[in-house]
Amino acid sequence: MPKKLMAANWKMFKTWEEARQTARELVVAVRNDLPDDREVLLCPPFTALRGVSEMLMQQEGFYLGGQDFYPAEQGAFTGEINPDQLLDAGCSYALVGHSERRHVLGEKDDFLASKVAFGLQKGLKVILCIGETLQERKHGQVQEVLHAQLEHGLKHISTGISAEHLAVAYEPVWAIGTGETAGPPEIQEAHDLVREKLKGILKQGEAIRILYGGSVKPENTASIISLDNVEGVLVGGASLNADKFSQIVLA
Ligand SMILES: O=C[C@H](O)COP(=O)(O)O
Repeated sequence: MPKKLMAANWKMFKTWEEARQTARELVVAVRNDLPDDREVLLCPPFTALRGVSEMLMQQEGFYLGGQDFYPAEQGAFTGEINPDQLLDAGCSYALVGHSERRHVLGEKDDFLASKVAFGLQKGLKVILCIGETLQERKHGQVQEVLHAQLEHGLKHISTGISAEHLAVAYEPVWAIGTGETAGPPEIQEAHDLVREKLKGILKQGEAIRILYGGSVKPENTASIISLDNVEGVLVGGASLNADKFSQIVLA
């Protein structure tokens, strides 16, 4: 059984010192009680990666991730960061295709597919984020959207990729930062769809971790994490507070 991945995405929140403080509090709150079958991932803003990395050093079960990267070795890409720079800052993971990258920054499937392939090639573990909008859900397009995002996002990678290098985060766009959580039946249905598609695309599709994200809170984590085909959570708002996120990690 893969370990459950309890991931925090701090988005564009926290200064260097605030991020270090939250990471420090979290480690203290969780380290003695972290079950063997769980891992913690923190994705702070780029400016805080190195500082948070120092807080996580030698803490078993804690990992650092980038929220994004540009799929090139180096070059004239003002404002961007590459996988080697993330690795250099202590990251082992990176998010790709978060809904805010897709819907606010306008990133398209082809570009995201390049990121997935390039990040993996450079040695990062990649978490590909997918999810339907409210309008797509209302039009009965959940399966179509999720399958298309997986097909496009994974089209450049080897079908024989080993399961620990890739994870998928299902994040219904309508549940992100809204307080609206998808209910267990909706989460179950979507995760089952994702699992079936992954099994069709990848040899180890059965073993790829699928995380749920969208208004995860201490009160709803246990019911979400216990569902079939849910191997972790990706938490935004509630992960900014060490006390709340430690309750989520240990739920
Ligand atoms: O990456 C995290 C997701 O966007 C969920 O954010 P949220 O927990 O604030 O809804």
